[in-house]
Amino acid sequence: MSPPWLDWHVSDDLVIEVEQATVTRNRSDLIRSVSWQVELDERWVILGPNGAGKTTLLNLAGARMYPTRGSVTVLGERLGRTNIAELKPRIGFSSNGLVLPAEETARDIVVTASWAVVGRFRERYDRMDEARAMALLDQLGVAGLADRLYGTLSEGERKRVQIARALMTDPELLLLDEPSAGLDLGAREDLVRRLAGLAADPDAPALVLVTHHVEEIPPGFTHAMLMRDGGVVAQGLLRDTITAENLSKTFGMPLHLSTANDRFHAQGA
Ligand SMILES: Nc1ncnc2c1ncn2[C@@H]1O[C@H](COP(=O)(O)OP(=O)(O)OP(=O)(O)O)[C@@H](O)[C@H]1O
Repeated sequence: MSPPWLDWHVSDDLVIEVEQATVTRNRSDLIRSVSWQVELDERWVILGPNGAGKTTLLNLAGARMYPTRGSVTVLGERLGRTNIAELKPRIGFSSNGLVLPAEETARDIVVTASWAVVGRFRERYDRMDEARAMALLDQLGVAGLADRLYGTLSEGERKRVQIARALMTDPELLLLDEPSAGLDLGAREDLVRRLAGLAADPDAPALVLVTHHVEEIPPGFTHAMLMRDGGVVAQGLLRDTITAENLSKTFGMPLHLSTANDRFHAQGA
């Protein structure tokens, strides 16, 4: 039997620990008593219908919001008891809510992340930052657009620049809120392929992806959280969690689920 102090040992690999978290606004609960743990080598998808609480949970994990009740610990730092300004650069965050300057080049959009600023205003960047920004744009398949103004890029190209920006600080955790929203089929498939590449990279940070669609789950993702009405319907290993029964409960209608080539497809039963 292990000594009692071992039971208190928190895994060094634990990057997110949410315990019984509730977020309340205007007397209604956006999420209610949610508990969730993410380890360094895990790749999570959070899935659920509109208003389920997915973005709220992601905002907690991104240290962009505090729980009203319960506790949230990210990268070993308990929210409310830590310096958020020091924690935030350790977390890559990409969401549609992020407004980036249209008149900046794609390269500068990425490189400025290392200074936790939006906009390149008189800061000096060293060559290593520039080289890293270019390597990330290349990894996301948009190196050829480095000198284009962000405002002139297509939606799909912007998404990829946003993800490169989120990776610029070499985060220990990468949070992506609906990166495929608004993309056409080709751009979505390209993004899913690149996220699958990221998921397979042992040096990549822990990943959490929010989406409405099982079709957007990249191969290589390991875990899933299904949410509805601010609560958890199911969570755990992807293959155990993404089932027709769980999805039907989550979306409130009978659904049929199929898989092909490590991808899921759902339709009304
Ligand atoms: N500041 C707020 N005050 C009151 N209600 C809010 C506030 N912010 C969000 N909500 C509500 O909380 C619920 C959860 O919102 P959240 O954005 O987390 O859901 P979501 O699952 O990300 O939804 P979607 O898929 O539509 O983006 C929604 O019903 C939303 O209207």
